[in-house]
Amino acid sequence: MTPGARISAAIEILNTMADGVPAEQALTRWARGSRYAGSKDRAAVRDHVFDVLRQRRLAAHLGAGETGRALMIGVLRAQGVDLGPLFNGQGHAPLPLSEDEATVADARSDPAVLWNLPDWIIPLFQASLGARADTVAQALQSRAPISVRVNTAQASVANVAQALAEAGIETRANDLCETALTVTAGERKLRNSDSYLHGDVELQDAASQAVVAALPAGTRMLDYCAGGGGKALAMAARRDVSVFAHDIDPRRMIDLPARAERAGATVKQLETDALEGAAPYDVVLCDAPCSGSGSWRRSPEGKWTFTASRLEELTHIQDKILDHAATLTAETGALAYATCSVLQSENEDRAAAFVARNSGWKQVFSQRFEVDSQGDGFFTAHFKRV
Ligand SMILES: C[S@@+](CC[C@H](N)C(=O)[O-])C[C@H]1O[C@@H](n2cnc3c(N)ncnc32)[C@H](O)[C@@H]1O
Repeated sequence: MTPGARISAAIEILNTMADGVPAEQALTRWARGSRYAGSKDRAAVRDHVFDVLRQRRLAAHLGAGETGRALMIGVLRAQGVDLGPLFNGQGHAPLPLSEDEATVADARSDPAVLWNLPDWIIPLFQASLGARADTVAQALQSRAPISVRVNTAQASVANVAQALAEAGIETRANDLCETALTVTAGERKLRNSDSYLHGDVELQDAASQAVVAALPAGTRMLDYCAGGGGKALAMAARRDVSVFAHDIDPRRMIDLPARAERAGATVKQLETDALEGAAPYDVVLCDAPCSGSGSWRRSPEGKWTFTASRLEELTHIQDKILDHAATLTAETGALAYATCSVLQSENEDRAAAFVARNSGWKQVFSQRFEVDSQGDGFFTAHFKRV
């Protein structure tokens, strides 16, 4: 596909999304009907669509509209791209710009446009992040770094970095966590590399790795909200540990056995009604469901679909998860809470509410991770019995 044809495809997908179709579904639908598109084309089209989602308000402002075409014009303008050669009507390229479209909108002054966030969440960003709100809102508009976790149960970080380099995948050390390498080139080769296929590396955000690295030692560790099991696998790379994984929706853990086998790790999956029978656990991690606002670079659609009522609902779920997980934690054990949210109401407020409700517990640790070139926004807190 030509660069222009890729833009036409992105326009088509954005128009499908305007009818209420989620981004992933719209992308899949387009790919199924476009067998001529190779993997590089699909990746490029996806990048265009996700770039728009990260900067939707700015794109609508600079493109003077909300149609797929207006949004693509706007986002390319924001990127400083010369539109003439792309919008030339040749082959499958979009038609040339009309006179109106060729007129560039005024400077971007509205904070909502600059921050590319919905209006309702802006006061929450300001209250949660103070002077850092601007930096975080800006950081959420660019692509996320790609990081891998080195499975130190099988290989050293230096050896893996070298093996990846030999496979054409360049990496750099990541300050957030010793096991993390940030991929700087050749990321598309990762999933077919020997290092990946032999379980020496897993794709995992560096802050996500740091949350697990910060957990205290314990022989029996429970990942209470395991999802795909990335954190359970990171726990299982520790020496002399038994790792248990649970999720209210066990289908989320469907890939975990294959991932564990690749990593040479053992993770025992537990249904909810088996949690108590296997308790107590020395460490219980609650990587709770949340807004995902710290990872909106990766899932930018969330910015626009998240609502105040969902936030309220999530805070209740987060409280319930912590209260139940506390009952499963050993007398001298540690309870850990984590979110990939930047919002105070899902982070510090939940930790404070937990100790306020449970006088037998105290908070012993907390850490926030910024959304930056190292990793996603995360929060974690640890609790022990008084
Ligand atoms: C943030 S995700 C977990 C991500 C995962 N730990 C990882 O590192 O990839 C939150 C998970 O919590 C699960 N969940 C939601 N409500 C829950 C509950 N009440 N008890 C346990 N898990 C729950 C969701 O199904 C979801 O998979």
